[in-house]
Amino acid sequence: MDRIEQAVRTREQNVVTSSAAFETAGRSQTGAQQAVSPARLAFQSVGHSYGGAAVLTDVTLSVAPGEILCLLGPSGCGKTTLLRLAAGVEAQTEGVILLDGHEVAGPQGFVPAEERGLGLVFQDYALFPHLTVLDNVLFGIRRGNRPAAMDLAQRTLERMGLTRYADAYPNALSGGEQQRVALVRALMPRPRVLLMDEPFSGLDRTLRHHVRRDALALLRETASTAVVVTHDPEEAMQIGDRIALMRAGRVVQEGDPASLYARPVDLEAARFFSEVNEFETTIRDGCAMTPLGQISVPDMKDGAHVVVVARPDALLPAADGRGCPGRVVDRRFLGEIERIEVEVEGFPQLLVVRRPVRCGGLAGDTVTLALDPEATLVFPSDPDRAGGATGD
Ligand SMILES: Nc1ncnc2c1ncn2[C@@H]1O[C@H](COP(=O)(O)OP(=O)(O)OP(=O)(O)O)[C@@H](O)[C@H]1O
Repeated sequence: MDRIEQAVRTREQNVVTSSAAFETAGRSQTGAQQAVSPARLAFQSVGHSYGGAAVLTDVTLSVAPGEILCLLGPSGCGKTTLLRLAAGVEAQTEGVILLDGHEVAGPQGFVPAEERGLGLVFQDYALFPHLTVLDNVLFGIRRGNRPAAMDLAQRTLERMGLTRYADAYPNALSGGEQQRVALVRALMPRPRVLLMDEPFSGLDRTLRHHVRRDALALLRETASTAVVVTHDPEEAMQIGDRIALMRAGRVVQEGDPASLYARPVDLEAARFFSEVNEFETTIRDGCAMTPLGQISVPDMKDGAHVVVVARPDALLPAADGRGCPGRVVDRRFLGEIERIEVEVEGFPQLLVVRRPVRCGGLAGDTVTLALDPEATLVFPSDPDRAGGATGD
């Protein structure tokens, strides 16, 4: 199973296994606090500068009620800044931000953070150290029926496997447990939109997986609108209904995880989503030639310089005398898959192949590889000279 398929399956499982626990808890909240419907959040031509230096340019994005949008991109591309603008922590220098169609920041005025009805979750949990877990969770609910709020808090803690910590202080909890508490606390007042900044990045790999799965289930059960900042493409693919890929202050591509992975807008986007094999070549007779075979690109002009991009799972054992022989220089067992580095004569870079271990076909020190044309992308070498990627 390749990374995207794995990511999509995990997302589906999380939706399917979402229990009705929070809904049940939610029904008992009558009087605990006002139930607020998840909102639509929209950015229209938003720009932001610090001291005259632009960090966001012309960002237009929206998140539908109940949708989870991941802001994905490398460090410094402006993800946190966009989240801070949505939160109302600061005001953008250009454009408009709307909640359910009402301007909360823009030429018409500025609604302060505390009046936007948003929830926030950060990487560092930010729990109150002097309050118990239960009191931390109840903190955001200032008004209403205390017994009903208590009931909802206890049910939600139970839902997240935290019941035994209700009377403990945060310093007695592990990082993963603290992050679960932070999520419960943020969701208790039923925020109109939940904003999460790298919420899982402080956790180790296994813990991250579990907390992410539980967090996603809780977001689904509460039908929350959420914006999640991450620099990890795999994480974005697992949790996002949609992903906005950012670079240097701009959104360069947005869409559902499968289409972003399958049809990256440019070479840099392809590289961002996974390790890739790249072959620089020139179009001849509508084909891009590589050491592993030719790829038909009828929409590109002869003589155009291109880069053929093959993800590690697009290199396959060749059949029927096709393909190109290579020497295995490294082979790593990674659980369900293996990663193989192959040297091909006359080609300067090592090729990287990832294959499900049980598929076989590439045993031994010498292998013969071919390209899967369906999973191969072709980009102009110089993006100013021609159009975008093509799938075959
Ligand atoms: N208060 C500030 N004053 C000046 N520059 C800032 C300020 N906050 C952020 N920046 C700059 O704005 C740019 C975007 O920062 P931002 O934190 O939004 O990026 P990011 O994509 O969230 O990065 P990371 O993943 O590393 O957190 C960076 O170049 C950063 O140095």
